[in-house]
Amino acid sequence: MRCACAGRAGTCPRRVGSGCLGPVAAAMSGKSLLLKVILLGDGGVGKSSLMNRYVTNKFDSQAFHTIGVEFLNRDLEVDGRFVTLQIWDTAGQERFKSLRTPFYRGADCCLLTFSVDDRQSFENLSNWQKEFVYYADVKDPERFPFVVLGNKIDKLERQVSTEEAQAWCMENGNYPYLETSAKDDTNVAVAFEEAVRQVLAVEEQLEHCMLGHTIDLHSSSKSGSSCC
Ligand SMILES: Nc1nc2c(ncn2[C@@H]2O[C@H](COP(=O)(O)OP(=O)(O)OP(=O)(O)O)[C@@H](O)[C@H]2O)c(=O)[nH]1
Ligand SMILES: [Mg+2]
Repeated sequence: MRCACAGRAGTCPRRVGSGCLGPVAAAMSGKSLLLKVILLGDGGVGKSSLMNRYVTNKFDSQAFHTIGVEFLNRDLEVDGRFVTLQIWDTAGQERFKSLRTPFYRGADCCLLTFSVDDRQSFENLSNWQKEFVYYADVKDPERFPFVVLGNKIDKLERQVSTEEAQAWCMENGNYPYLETSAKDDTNVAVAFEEAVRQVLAVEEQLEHCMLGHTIDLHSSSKSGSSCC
C-alpha cells in the first residue's frame, strides 16, 4: 500500500512486512499512528515558537535561531483517532540548508509558514514548497498535504492580508490556510489538528481508490476508479 510518507523506503514507521500501512489502515488495525509533520519557512517566522507553544505551552520572546532540526512529539485525538504527532522544526536560515534538507524525507505533511508582518517570508513560500518536494522526493506533489500558516497575527502592522494569503493557497494547490499566533496561542492547536486531518483525508482517498481497484473485478472501465 502506498503511504503518504514521502517515499522513505525502509524507514516508514507504519511499515509491516513488505508493505507500508497507511495511517488509516494502521489506525484500523489497532496499531499506533505516528505522523511526521515538518515546519518550513524563513528564519524568524516563528516555527520553533509554534512547536514549543503546542507541545510545552511555552513562549519565549527571545528565542534563538534553530540550527539544523529539532523534533518534539505530542499525542492527540482528531475525529476519534489517536495520533502521535512527531513535529520536526527546521532552521529557516539559508546557511543551514544542508543541515535541514536530509530530514524532509518521510514527512506526512508540510506546514509552510510565514509571518504576516514579513512580506518576504510570504513571497518565499513557493521556494519552500519546491525545496520540500525536491528533497522529500515527493512522487505526487499535487496530492501531498501542505498546510499554510500565517503566524504573528498578534502584531498590529501586517504586510500580508488574509485575502492575499488565501488567494495564494487557492492558486497553489487549494491548501488550507490558518492564521496563528504562537505568542497569544491563537489557532496553534487548530493548525496541527488540521495537518492531521489533511494526512488522513489523503490516505482515506487512496485507500478508497485501492479498495475500488481490488473489488471491482468486473468493471468495464480500464482504470476501475476515477479518483486515482
Ligand atoms: N509577536 C510574536 N512574536 C513571535 C511569534 N512567534 C514567534 N515570535 C518571535 O519571533 C522570533 C522568531 O521566532 P522563532 O520561533 O525562533 O522563529 P523560527 O521560524 O523558528 O526561526 P529559525 O529557527 O531561524 O528558522 C522570536 O523572537 C519569537 O519570540 C508570534 O506569534 N507573535
Ligand atoms: Mg527555529
